[in-house]
Amino acid sequence: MKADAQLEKIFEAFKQRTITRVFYVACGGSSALMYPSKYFLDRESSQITSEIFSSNEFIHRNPQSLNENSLVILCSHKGKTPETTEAAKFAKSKGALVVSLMYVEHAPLADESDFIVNYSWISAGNMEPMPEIMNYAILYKLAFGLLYVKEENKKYEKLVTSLNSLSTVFEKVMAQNEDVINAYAEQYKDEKIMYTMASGANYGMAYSFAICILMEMQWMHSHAIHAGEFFHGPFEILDKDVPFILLMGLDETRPLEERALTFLKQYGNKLVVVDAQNFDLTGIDDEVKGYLAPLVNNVVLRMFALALSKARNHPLETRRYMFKVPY
Ligand SMILES: O=P(O)(O)OC[C@H]1O[C@](O)(CO)[C@@H](O)[C@@H]1O
Repeated sequence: MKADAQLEKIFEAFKQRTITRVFYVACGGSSALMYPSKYFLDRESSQITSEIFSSNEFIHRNPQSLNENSLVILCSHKGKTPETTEAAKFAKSKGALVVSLMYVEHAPLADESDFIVNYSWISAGNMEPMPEIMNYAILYKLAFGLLYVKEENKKYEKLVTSLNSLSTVFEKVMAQNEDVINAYAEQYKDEKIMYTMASGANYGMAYSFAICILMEMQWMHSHAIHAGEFFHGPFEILDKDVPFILLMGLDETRPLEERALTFLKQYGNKLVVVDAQNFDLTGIDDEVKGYLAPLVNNVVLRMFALALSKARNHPLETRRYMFKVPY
């Protein structure tokens, strides 16, 4: 498979360099997909730290720790988002190792990168035919591969085997949730606002659903709330008529999501809970379940996105500003 061959070359480059810090740099949905990988590095690495930056801020903030011992991982569907291409150029000028993900073969971002990986991609709402080579899977392979090379972390093989089981897991999750998701779409189609909430490895998916699906693709008001932060301001907005989507994962931060669930049930009423614990995850190794749970929860979110768009008669492709006006 092409992506795997590209990854092998990158792992060789990891061996040749000292890497002390990983910078994840992207915009919007591509950025959101990097959160689970940062969660993995935070949990598992004793020597390598990681940060997530929105592309433009990365350049303007100009982190002083960005240098030849840095690995900068960027992602952009068509490799054409100007801020991300500029960020790659900036990272190279600082001597960092620059690895970029995109689903096209040639792109401006590729020209500014040391290595690229081509992922498989399908638009929101469609079944992902090869999840093991989607952008989120490649991001995980890079993070797990880095720790395999640098710290002899043994989870890489478990990750690869588990990713290869994902399409079967996804099919079962879709069959299990179809009816309930369609019912939720009918129930929530006239809402003006929907909040999303999660913690740990799942937070990126809540963020992506809020900004890319609800705001960008449905023009609904939304905000992604961290389950730990919920009790430090946002919970004052909760009432029986305020809709929340809560993602519940299998990682170490699940107690934060459980605490939020208890409160949401007590004072709220309009609640959609997507809980990885309810799904058949056969084929996913126990040691990586917490890391892969966000990907499974995301399948349910994508089903909800499509059902909602149909119920609201607002196709997911509709835009008024993005790629249409100067910005
Ligand atoms: O750089 P990318 O990944 O091509 O992103 C382009 C756009 O796609 C989205 O990720 C989703 O539409 C936006 O958030 C972003 O502006």
